[in-house]
Amino acid sequence: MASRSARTSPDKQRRLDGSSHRPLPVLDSKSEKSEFVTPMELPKAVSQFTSKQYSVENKATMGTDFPGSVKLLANEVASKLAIGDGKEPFANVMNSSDSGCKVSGDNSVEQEKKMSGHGVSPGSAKVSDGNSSFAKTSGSAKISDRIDYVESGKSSMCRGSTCSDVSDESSCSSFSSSVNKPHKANDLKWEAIQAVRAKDGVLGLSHFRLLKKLGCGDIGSVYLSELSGTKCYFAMKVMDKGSLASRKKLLRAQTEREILQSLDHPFLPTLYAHFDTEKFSCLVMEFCPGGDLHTLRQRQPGKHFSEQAVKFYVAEVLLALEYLHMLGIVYRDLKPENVLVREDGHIMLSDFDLSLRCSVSPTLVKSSSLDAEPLRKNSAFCVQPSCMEPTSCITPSCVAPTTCFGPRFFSSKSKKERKSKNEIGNQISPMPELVAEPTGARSMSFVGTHEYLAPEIIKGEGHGSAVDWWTFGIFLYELLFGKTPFKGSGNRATLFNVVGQPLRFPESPMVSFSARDLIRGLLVKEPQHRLAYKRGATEIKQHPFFEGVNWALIRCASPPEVPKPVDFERMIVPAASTSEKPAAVSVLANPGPKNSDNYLEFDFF
Ligand SMILES: Nc1ncnc2c1ncn2[C@@H]1O[C@H](COP(=O)(O)OP(=O)(O)OP(=O)(O)O)[C@@H](O)[C@H]1O
Repeated sequence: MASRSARTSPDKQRRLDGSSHRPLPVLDSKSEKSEFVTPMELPKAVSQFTSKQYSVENKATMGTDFPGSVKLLANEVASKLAIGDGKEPFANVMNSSDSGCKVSGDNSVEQEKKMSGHGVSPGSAKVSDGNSSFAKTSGSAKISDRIDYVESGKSSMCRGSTCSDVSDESSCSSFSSSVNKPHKANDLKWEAIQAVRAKDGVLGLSHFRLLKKLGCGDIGSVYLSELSGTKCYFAMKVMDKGSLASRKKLLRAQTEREILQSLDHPFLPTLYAHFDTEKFSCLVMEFCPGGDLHTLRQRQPGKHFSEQAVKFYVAEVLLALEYLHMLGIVYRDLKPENVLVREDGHIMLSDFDLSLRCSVSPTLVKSSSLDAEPLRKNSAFCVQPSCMEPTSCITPSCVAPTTCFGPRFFSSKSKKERKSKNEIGNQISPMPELVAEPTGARSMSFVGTHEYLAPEIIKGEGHGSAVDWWTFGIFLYELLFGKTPFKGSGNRATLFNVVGQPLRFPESPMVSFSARDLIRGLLVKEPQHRLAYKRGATEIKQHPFFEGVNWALIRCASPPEVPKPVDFERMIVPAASTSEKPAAVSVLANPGPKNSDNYLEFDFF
């Protein structure tokens, strides 16, 4: 969600986005603003920061106990990131600026041909984001060198676009229904949208009253909107298609939309509708009145949450990440800014434009206490969701809980053998344990936020779902201590700290042993030794920090804080006092005639 730079926070520049149109700030420890590099130059910029400089700088920040092994690691990083030797780890990224690549299970690279430009229906055509492009994000940027080499031991990445029940732009759209979103079955907002569709055929911008600009991100602006005359309020993300095309961000927008379409989870956003006008692409989502956890944290005494509150927030985030992984989505951008607080105080993870999609092949790890031996090496125990198709893994039907939790088991053992074990187990065998997460996926993208980047991303070694467990550790640390663990004097120092500096905890606030132990398990530099690397979220859920958490009923638990009710009518910005550009003011003051969506001009980016 919003970068820190958009706020008054002193640590404004921690977010870096190689996909923004503004060049990346060079990784300079003295001044984060003075120099800029392109993403292709980024490794060079890092490599220019030699191991010698690194150890000098870190001696200054770390005192005299700078371990030799860290220096060695720094040497290794510097040499790995060196360019011009033919071994530069970002070479693939650099050479593939306008094509997406996918690596299938057999390691064959497939080039995706793409189209870009106006008038291309994102739902019907593949579009190029040109990757490696830059744009301003409110004074800071996020790294996104988006050439996703997705490689799973079992399956290939899917980029298939799907028909959606929320689309108003393609022939497959027809009417919205909650058929594919069982959690929304009784939602009045779904019904209100359906009623408009039933009356007017399609839903468009003219059906909404834009009340207030909530914020703007790299690819669009978000408005609090009312479905006119219904008192149903939404957050509408409005993206200028021309601007997306010229900044090569169409694919990013498409990724976000397709992911949103596929979600149906209490801690993830509901996409109520999306539609395109000639000029704009609009996503109609659930509105979260509680702001984000970054802002909320700043308001806490000592600017950190209590351990109890942290447990609540991170538990919900964990469930959201687990669900995303089960859909084959590696989130990659976890940070407090992207965790919004709903009306009821529960959380909603937002912002999917940096996410990576791959298909999943759920694996049975433990079928019962009697069958407790890890079985992942035995492919006969894999479970394939019924919706797995090579061309489209992001389909709403994938998310039906029955496919996640009621899989068919394929076993190499005979029915007879299995039956006898079940009988011995007295039919009270515990729930089977599955890994349905893309633990084997690999991407070479350079995406994320400095302080949250996993070491394997910085080192360009390729990364998979374990990056989300690293960021989960940083997130947990930040909520507890009010700061991130590896922040350096500048972005470059931060990156080197992430890779080479050991984890340390501040003396205050006092934090329980189990919290620190969980953080230690998550912030292991080598992904293969990191907690959750093998069995995903299950490993984290079982950690003593979460003792007492009722995972199944967490959505019924009392949140630490419930936002004050919003008086929506009072949120309407009077034309005279708004800081919007005149055209946008006129939109707020006068929604204009129906079906005249395209006269609007928004104040973007
Ligand atoms: N569902 C929502 N409810 C309330 N506010 C929202 C919602 N979605 C977004 N916002 C607000 O709008 C701002 C912009 O959100 P958006 O997702 O476009 O951008 P971002 O995450 O900052 O950027 P980027 O797209 O570059 O990752 C957010 O910072 C947040 O304040």
